[in-house]
Amino acid sequence: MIDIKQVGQVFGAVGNGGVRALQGIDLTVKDREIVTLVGPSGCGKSTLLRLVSGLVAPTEGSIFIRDERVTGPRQDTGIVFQAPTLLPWATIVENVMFPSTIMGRADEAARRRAKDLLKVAGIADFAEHRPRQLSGGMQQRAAICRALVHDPDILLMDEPFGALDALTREIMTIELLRIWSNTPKTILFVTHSIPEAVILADRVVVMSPRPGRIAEIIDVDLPRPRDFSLSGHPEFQRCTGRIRDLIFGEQGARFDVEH
Ligand SMILES: Nc1ncnc2c1ncn2[C@@H]1O[C@H](COP(=O)(O)OP(=O)(O)OP(=O)(O)O)[C@@H](O)[C@H]1O
Repeated sequence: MIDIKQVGQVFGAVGNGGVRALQGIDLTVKDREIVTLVGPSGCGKSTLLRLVSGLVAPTEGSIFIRDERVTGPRQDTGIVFQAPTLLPWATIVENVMFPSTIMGRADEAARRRAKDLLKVAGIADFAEHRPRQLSGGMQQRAAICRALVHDPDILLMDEPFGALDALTREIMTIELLRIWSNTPKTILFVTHSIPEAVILADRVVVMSPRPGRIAEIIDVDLPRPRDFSLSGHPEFQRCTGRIRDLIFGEQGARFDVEH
């Protein structure tokens, strides 16, 4: 579904205050696969996601979705950022419909789909509320509904649960897996949390910094459906242990990756 070929990204002029954020990234994500990206702060996870979204063009290499070169944002891709970034003056259902609105398809079918998604996300009772009337977790659920409203085949998620408290974060992770099992999508998911990366993923891509490269790709052989009770499972411990070795072994003592 997604083919990342020899992608590199340089911001500014190297050697003249510029930054090489990524180098030689090769990654293929299969249809309906969940791939998570972990690595120390600054290793280029968000940059890679933005390149796949088409919001930024790579300075080296190419990215293909369904064999078409990515040259800008695509209708078959939905994006969720760390902050919900909802329009404060619009109602929740209007916010969820926003992608359909900008695509000129804000019809009754889009409204119905938005309301159905709000139901799945457990916030249907808040459809006519403004964002400020919802908690952070509820706003983020609305942002996820917004990314799903045009039924994209690919979901790109940049630390979508990073600003939530630990309990809500676990609930949202399991919620995402439930949505995915109902309507499977190809998901590329950036996180700082090693347990979250493992519980979600078919494969975890561990990145190393300066410049950002793929250190290792770990296959997660855990049964689905999953929840955090699997954290005692030997496979879960093998995967989290290997990721910690890769990140902390190479990095010494500086990390903002959650154990
Ligand atoms: N628009 C930009 N202009 C200049 N440098 C940038 C830009 N975006 C990112 N960078 C640099 O590229 C590197 C990778 O940044 P990026 O945000 O992708 O890392 P990250 O792994 O997502 O970090 P974090 O985990 O802290 O969010 C960093 O050194 C950052 O300063």
